[in-house]
Amino acid sequence: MITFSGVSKRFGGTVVLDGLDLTVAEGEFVAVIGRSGTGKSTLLRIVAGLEQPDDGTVESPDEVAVAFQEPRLMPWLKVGDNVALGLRDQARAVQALAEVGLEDKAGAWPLQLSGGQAQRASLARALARRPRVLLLDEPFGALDALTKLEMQSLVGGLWRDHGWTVVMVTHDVDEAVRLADRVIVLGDGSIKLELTVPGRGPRRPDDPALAGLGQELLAALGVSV
Ligand SMILES: Nc1ncnc2c1ncn2[C@@H]1O[C@H](COP(=O)(O)OP(=O)(O)OP(=O)(O)O)[C@@H](O)[C@H]1O
Repeated sequence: MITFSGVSKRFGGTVVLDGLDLTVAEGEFVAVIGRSGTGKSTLLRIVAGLEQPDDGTVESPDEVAVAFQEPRLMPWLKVGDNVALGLRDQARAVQALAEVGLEDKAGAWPLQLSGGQAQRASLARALARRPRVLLLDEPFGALDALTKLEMQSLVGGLWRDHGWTVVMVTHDVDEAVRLADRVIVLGDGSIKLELTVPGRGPRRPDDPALAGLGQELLAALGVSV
């Protein structure tokens, strides 16, 4: 579904991606982790067509939707209108709000939503576009721990139902192994480590099989705990 072949990206004198090769299969959920500044968001922006690589080639479908850490809702539009913005078929917005459990908030203003609800609305806006690929850039980074677990279950369940291909950038090792089929650690412009997670997400957060994988990822990130 997504193929990066020898992709390099530089900003000024800084090499952010250095001949990166990556293939994401249709329906696969890939989590990308890495230290700050290792090019995770740049990778997502290239998939979304918001940045062009300096070298190499990228293949990805046109039907890509992105959800960011900040919900980025327009404060002057009601929640339903935010989700429906740019859509010809308004019924899709209603359906998407129902899928994220916000059917009763279509008439609310974004400022009347909690952080978790705003993130749900942002997700609804992405899924109303019926994407084939969903890109998530630290989508739950600003949420409290309990809301975060609920949102992970929601996104994992929607992923299963819709058969999306998902690429999610996260700093949270537990989140990566809970949701993804495969976790990629970025560093020095390329993939430092790639781990396949057994089973299918969303997994139970206390699944004992996940603890060892989390430790391995932390070690690859240079974190000693
Ligand atoms: N448009 C831009 N112009 C100049 N430099 C940029 C631009 N976008 C990113 N960079 C630089 O490229 C590097 C990688 O940025 P990127 O946001 O992809 O990293 P990241 O791994 O997502 O970081 P974080 O985990 O902190 O979000 C950083 O050094 C950043 O300053």
